[in-house]
Amino acid sequence: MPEPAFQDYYPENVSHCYGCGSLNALGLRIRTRWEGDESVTRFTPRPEHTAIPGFVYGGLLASLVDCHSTGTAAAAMYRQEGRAMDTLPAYRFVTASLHVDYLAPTPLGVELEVRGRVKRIEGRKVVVEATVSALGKVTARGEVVAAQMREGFGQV
Ligand SMILES: CCCCCCCC/C=C\CCCCCCCC(=O)SCCNC(=O)CCNC(=O)[C@H](O)C(C)(C)COP(=O)(O)OP(=O)(O)OC[C@H]1O[C@@H](n2cnc3c(N)ncnc32)[C@H](O)[C@@H]1OP(=O)(O)O
Repeated sequence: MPEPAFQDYYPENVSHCYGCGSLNALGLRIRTRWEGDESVTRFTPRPEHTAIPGFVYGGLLASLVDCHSTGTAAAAMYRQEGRAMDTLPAYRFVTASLHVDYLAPTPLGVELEVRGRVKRIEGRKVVVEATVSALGKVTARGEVVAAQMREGFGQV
């Protein structure tokens, strides 16, 4: 049995996200785990994730960075408190800010590796840096500000 991923601990009511929700049949359903102090997601883009033939669409890379980083933010808070991710109170993070630099074209048809590192934790905010690599070369770099969800998130 592979080690559980961060997303395995998301409650069902927050498991519909296009990038990371295990219940979203048409989504990316990414899976993220710690490898030492870094978080790692591996994902192989599909033909529909094409930008120009042979290369990955940048929006897909942004989605990977986004959900990889919000998951890393939640996991980092549990880790800081020395708590398992299935313990209460639950930490849930949404994206406050998403920045991506595209450094080189990303080839389609190979597995991508997203690696994240927590830059800082400040109150209700976690800043995560992430890189996307293909064939051992970093092709995109991102930074996400993840904010802890408040009670009643989404009510207007
Ligand atoms: C039992 C087991 C449990 C397991 C655990 C499960 C955990 C995981 C659970 C579930 C995950 C599934 C979901 C994944 C989601 C994937 C990613 C998305 O697509 S999310 C959708 C897109 N994002 C939005 O729609 C947000 C819309 N914006 C907002 O709702 C608010 O603006 C929000 C929440 C981001 C912040 O609002 P405020 O009222 O809560 O808080 P304020 O005080 O304004 O901000 C908090 C801190 O963040 C900074 N901040 C806010 N916006 C920022 C920005 N744009 N850039 C930089 N910093 C920003 C602020 O300056 C503040 O920092 P200072 O405390 O002052 O240091």
